[in-house]
Amino acid sequence: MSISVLGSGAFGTALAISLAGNGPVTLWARNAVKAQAMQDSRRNGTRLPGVALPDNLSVTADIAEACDSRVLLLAVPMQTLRRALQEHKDHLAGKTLVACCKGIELDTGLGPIAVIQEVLPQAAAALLTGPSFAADIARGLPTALTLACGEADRGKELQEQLTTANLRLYRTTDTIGAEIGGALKNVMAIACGAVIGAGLGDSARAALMTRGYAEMQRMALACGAKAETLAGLSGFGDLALTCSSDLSRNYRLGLSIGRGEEFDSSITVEGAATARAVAEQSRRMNLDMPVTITVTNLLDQRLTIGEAAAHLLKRPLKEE
Ligand SMILES: NC(=O)C1=CN([C@@H]2O[C@H](COP(=O)(O)OP(=O)(O)OC[C@H]3O[C@@H](n4cnc5c(N)ncnc54)[C@H](O)[C@@H]3O)[C@@H](O)[C@H]2O)C=CC1
Ligand SMILES: O=C(CO)COP(=O)(O)O
Repeated sequence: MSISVLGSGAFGTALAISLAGNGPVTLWARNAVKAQAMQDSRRNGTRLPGVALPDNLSVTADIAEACDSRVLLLAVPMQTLRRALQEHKDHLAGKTLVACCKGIELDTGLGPIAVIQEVLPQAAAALLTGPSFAADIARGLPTALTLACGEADRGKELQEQLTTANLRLYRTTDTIGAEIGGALKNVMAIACGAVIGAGLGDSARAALMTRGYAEMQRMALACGAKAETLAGLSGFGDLALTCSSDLSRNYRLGLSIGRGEEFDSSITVEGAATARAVAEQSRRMNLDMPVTITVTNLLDQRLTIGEAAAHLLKRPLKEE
């Protein structure tokens, strides 16, 4: 059974390379010139330099050709997912759509599965998430991910189809937990990067990861998710990776905030919009999310890193 990946950024290309080990894969790029260049050079030089595209991976800008497959992986940034779905609605109707993005939509507070269900109620929706850098996957390094699908049988089928020689998939039906874990770990990574960038130390980072994890759980449980999901790859696993590696763009944005440096705004950093969306949601739901709120204050330059740290330390003392 053929598989297509829509979105030829770092993650889409890496997933397509890994899946090509199972059989033919089509990678769709919205820009025809770039698609042709990738198809001819057998490289994605801008997003994934140094990795060759396997022979059975074909790159196209023809959406009809890409949507010939029944299973479509959507590897576009969270804030563009709705637009991508709307633009290609006719081709996507009735397909199995696996979102590969991590985040919460700024305007609606919805995660990727909910956005798919809103735009294309007839499509089957799933989410592929968990600790994985595109560069690692593309190089064939071992990776474990979570496949979240509300329909247990379809989830099982997808788990089998999308497992490859280097991608081991675990499945869950807790789509809300998987969405929230993957979205919020990016917010915590910005906070951790800021702490390290400002020289506040590894102990402060461990404190933020732990208290950030408590926020992830608080939000997830309030939305009906299971605590075990947050303890899995899509929550704790991805938090551990993203808060500790400067391969992470979210962590690197945090580092630049902590160091008082500029950051290239063309780089995909999902945690920034997600922090704002979740901060808004936490106010509506009356949930205590101090780390998330602090990240929005740093991003919008309402607090310096020193003020942010002092503010978090001075909060009323409480039980853990
Ligand atoms: N890069 C990584 O290591 C990983 C990324 N992810 C997630 O994958 C998602 C995508 O990230 P990357 O591929 O890294 O970003 P990227 O910046 O490398 O690529 C994004 C791609 O989406 C395309 N795109 C943007 N808007 C579009 C639209 N409306 N229609 C069609 N295509 C559109 C862009 O042209 C670009 O090719 C994010 O949510 C990210 O959190 C998840 C795990 C690992
Ligand atoms: O999601 C990722 C790792 O699991 C990639 O992290 P960044 O988007 O911060 O680069």
